[in-house]
Amino acid sequence: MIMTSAQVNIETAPFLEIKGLEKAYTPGNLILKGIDISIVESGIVAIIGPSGTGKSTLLRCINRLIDPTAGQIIFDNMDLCKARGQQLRKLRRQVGMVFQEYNLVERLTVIENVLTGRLGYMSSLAAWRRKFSQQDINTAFELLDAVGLTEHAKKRADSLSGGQRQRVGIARAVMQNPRILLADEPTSSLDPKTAVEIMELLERFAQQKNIPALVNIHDVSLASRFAKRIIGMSDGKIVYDGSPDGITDDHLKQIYGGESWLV
Ligand SMILES: Nc1ncnc2c1ncn2[C@@H]1O[C@H](COP(=O)(O)OP(=O)(O)OP(=O)(O)O)[C@@H](O)[C@H]1O
Repeated sequence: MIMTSAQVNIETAPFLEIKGLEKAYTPGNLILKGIDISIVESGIVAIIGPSGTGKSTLLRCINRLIDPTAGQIIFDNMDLCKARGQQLRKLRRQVGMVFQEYNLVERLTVIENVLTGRLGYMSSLAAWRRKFSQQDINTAFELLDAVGLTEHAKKRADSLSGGQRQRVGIARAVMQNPRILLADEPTSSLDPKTAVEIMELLERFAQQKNIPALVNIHDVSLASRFAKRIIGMSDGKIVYDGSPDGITDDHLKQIYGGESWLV
């Protein structure tokens, strides 16, 4: 049962509409058990829930790193679940992904990592030769400046700290000029101060670009601080969908189970 519903302005076409989404990695063992989400707002939407409840699976279905078992994911007027080949490539380049462990190419420089965000827009040959346009190079430097890493542009990615790497990961995702950002536990490997800075950065880009950012996050207080909307998942289903202010201890008990951890 969904305990609260986010207000949806039906006159605004959703950025993303997920209907009846199911995912089973092995036949008969549903991990996602019928997910319905309509994202009409820009800014951060936080997805919370216990380990193993399917949060990463949900994001991986949206960017089609994995194939959903059933349901629809309507994005840019197309069903991502049905997209194949060139069509899928076009849709995926509009979905910027930020990973917990950054997923940078460690041996490449910081600026080269940011530029890889453009690969989906280039011909295979140009991508293979890493032949980026001057405009892309300018944009990459602007983004590096925006994330505060200009002086690190020519350093190898593996020489950066975790927080700096995540900034590169975000700049790379924004380099795609995405219509939505997905972030899978982007702060879990970071200290609390750096985690806040990363959330600030995601929020800033989401607002500037007027796009939503779906963020899987374990830290409920961080989620409440930055998200306009919180989606609480439990056992592969949505059990809360509403404003951070509306979350009560009862909701948290329903999402995470038990109560001994609540202080
Ligand atoms: N590739 C896979 N093959 C089989 N089962 C998988 C695969 N990936 C995830 N699972 C299972 O799906 C369930 C949901 O995993 P998922 O990573 O989506 O959860 P999560 O809510 O993101 O957890 P966490 O917060 O710990 O990252 C888990 O039981 C997990 O073992």
